[in-house]
Amino acid sequence: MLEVKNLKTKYVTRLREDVFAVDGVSLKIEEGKSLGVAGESGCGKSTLALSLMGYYFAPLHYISGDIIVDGNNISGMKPDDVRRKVLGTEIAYIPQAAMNALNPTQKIIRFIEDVIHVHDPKMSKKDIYDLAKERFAILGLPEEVLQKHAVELSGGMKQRTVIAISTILSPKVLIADEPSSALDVTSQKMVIKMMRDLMDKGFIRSMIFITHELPLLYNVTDDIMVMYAGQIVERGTAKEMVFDPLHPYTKGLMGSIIVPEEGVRENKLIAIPGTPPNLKHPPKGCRFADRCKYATPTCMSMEVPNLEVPSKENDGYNREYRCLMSVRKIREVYENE
Ligand SMILES: Nc1ncnc2c1ncn2[C@@H]1O[C@H](COP(=O)(O)OP(=O)(O)OP(=O)(O)O)[C@@H](O)[C@H]1O
Repeated sequence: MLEVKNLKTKYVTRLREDVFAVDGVSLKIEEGKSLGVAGESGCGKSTLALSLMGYYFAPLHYISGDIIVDGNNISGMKPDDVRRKVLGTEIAYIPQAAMNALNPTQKIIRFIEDVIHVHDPKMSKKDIYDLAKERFAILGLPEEVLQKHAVELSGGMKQRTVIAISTILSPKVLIADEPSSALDVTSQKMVIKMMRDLMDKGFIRSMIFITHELPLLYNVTDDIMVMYAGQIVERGTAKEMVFDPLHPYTKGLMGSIIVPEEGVRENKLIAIPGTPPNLKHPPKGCRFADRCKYATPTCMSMEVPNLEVPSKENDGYNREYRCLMSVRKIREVYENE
């Protein structure tokens, strides 16, 4: 459904400095599958989400790589073509804090009309209303919401409404950036349930869920990918990533959350010392080396490739990790801690 090959994008600052925020990311999501993306603030998650849409405007710039949605390569398309032919139908994107960006003086149904009219300017208001009413009913949202203004909705309802608006055209891929953060626990659960419903009912065909909290993704997405300093450092099934992480950074992330998800509550809170590298001048060797207690001098100097190893949990599936230690060595050092 979505395949990304060696995607590189950067910001160019006002002082003309390059910030390499997405630096050689490759990933694949099959139809009907979901991928969680986790990592600390500043590791490039939001930039990856923006870059995946193929919609670039300053200061973000495309450098190289391919983004293939359902067989069509959208990288290199003109922004106007991306807006008309990709956004909303091929890929829908829900940015961070999207619910706060809704114009408070506009009725919800007007937003839906705007989204639909970009792709189908002739669709009548009555047909749009009927489509929205049916979709809202299936997703458990009250019909009255369509006639309300954003300002009249609670935070949780506003976020679910934003998700319903963004997916009204049944996109192939939904990318949601921190869709449940800033909400209370009950609203978080409703948002997560709604995203699962969208998949189960076929309104979206694959999903990318971005969060800084890795354990939140357990039970939510099929696979999890961890980013660090603009690169993927590990990818595996949700279960493997949470209970059998390979990369020392993934392991650190598992211990660094304040309120672990149910089922992974036994984690102790351990901060990862140090800070990520400056993405204007990323280090040559392993980008995590100066924060990694297992690092050797080779880690500092040698570029680390992404390695594939067979998954223990899933036959025929390969998990990936970016570390110079072998899987056997990793398990050995973790067991001896
Ligand atoms: N407009 C910008 N101009 C220059 N650099 C930027 C810009 N936006 C982000 N960056 C830099 O790009 C890198 C990646 O940022 P990004 O926002 O993608 O990270 P993130 O993982 O999504 O963080 P968060 O969880 O806080 O949203 C960081 O080093 C950040 O400082």
